[in-house]
Amino acid sequence: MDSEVGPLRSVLLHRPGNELKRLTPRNNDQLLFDSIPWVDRAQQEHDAFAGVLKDRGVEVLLLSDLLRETLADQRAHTAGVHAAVDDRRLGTDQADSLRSHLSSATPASLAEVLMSGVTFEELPASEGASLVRKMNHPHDFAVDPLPNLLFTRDSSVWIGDRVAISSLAMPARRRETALLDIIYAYHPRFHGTVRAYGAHSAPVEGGDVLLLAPGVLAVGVGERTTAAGAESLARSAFADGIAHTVLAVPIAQTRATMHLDTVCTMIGPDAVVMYPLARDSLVAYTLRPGDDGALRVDGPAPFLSAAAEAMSIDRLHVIDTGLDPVTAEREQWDDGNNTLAIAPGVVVGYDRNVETNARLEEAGIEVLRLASSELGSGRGGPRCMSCPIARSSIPANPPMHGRQ
Ligand SMILES: NC(=O)NCCC[C@H](N)C(=O)O
Repeated sequence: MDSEVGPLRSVLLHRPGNELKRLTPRNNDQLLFDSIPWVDRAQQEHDAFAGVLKDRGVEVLLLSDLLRETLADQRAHTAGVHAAVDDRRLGTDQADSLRSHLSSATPASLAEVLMSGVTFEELPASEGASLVRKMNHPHDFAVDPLPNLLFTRDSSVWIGDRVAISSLAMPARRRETALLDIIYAYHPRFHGTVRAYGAHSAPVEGGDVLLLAPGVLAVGVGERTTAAGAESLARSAFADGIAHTVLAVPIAQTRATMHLDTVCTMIGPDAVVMYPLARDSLVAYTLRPGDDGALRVDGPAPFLSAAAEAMSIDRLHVIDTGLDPVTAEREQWDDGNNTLAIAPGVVVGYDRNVETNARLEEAGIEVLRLASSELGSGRGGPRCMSCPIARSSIPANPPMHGRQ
């Protein structure tokens, strides 16, 4: 896969499940949600998202299905048990007894534990002896839930024909890596898939990675992906021959702009929608392979011109959402710029971003609107909630959208 906008053929989503029912006003900040979602409604909204994609001929893979299927393989099951149990948190006695309990779990129940976590009171009563068990509150988690699995964009990213498993920055999300690792390693669907960025070293999150053009990546550097992460992703992508240029794009280290795709997403092969307040301030460092395995770093230069140069196009067009600063800030917060392109000039967006969507349509973009009362409470939009696995090549003469 080498673009953000080629006709989408296959995508990985996660239908929100019981892990969202773990959120309380006491833990939602730490678990990276801004409010407590109404889970049934979030599921309805997500089903509608999957429905919109299927109606357009996209194959939708659900992470929970893949995980259950994968855990039927004994090697995956063993890896799953290992991923669930944290010895440092549980201590040897509790960790050993949880491991032995989970070893005999069915693939479906192990998958449930891996996604939704488990509290001490949910553990079998016979495992009551350890100090750790006695000293934790019954509602404390022995295995943490992963409510941010919903945002499949961040935990793995396909570049060319390879998949990179992310190295997630926030403690609440780190265990997602293990689940994706197990799925890509053992699910028959992914047999033979080659990994990129194999070392999982410095933090890189998929929401920061944009495939601007074949061989050209933009990588946001901010709250999540670090400069070291961008550098090592570039080094590994150059070594694998899946990129020739990486633009490292500094973004503000705030929750509102936690990933580059909260500020800017592609809506055509040479057009983006961008948070208007970032348009003139966004810059990029250009990374290319240097001599003797070193990286050549140029810049910073204005993002739009650095991107156009790297993409070998005259200009990277920006849809002018032209919003007043307050509306722009409100709609950016609600992921107005976080569109998922399913073909050049066709995007999925949240319905609540009335002004941004209207401007996109005025620019000739088709906007497929999603209800978003509950899905947005984790602060992620359609791009965040999707991990494209396959796209067709961009048609030779895509419609001219978003030109100004
Ligand atoms: N690409 C994205 O911007 N993903 C949204 C992730 C939201 C999630 N609650 C998080 O804080 O990581």
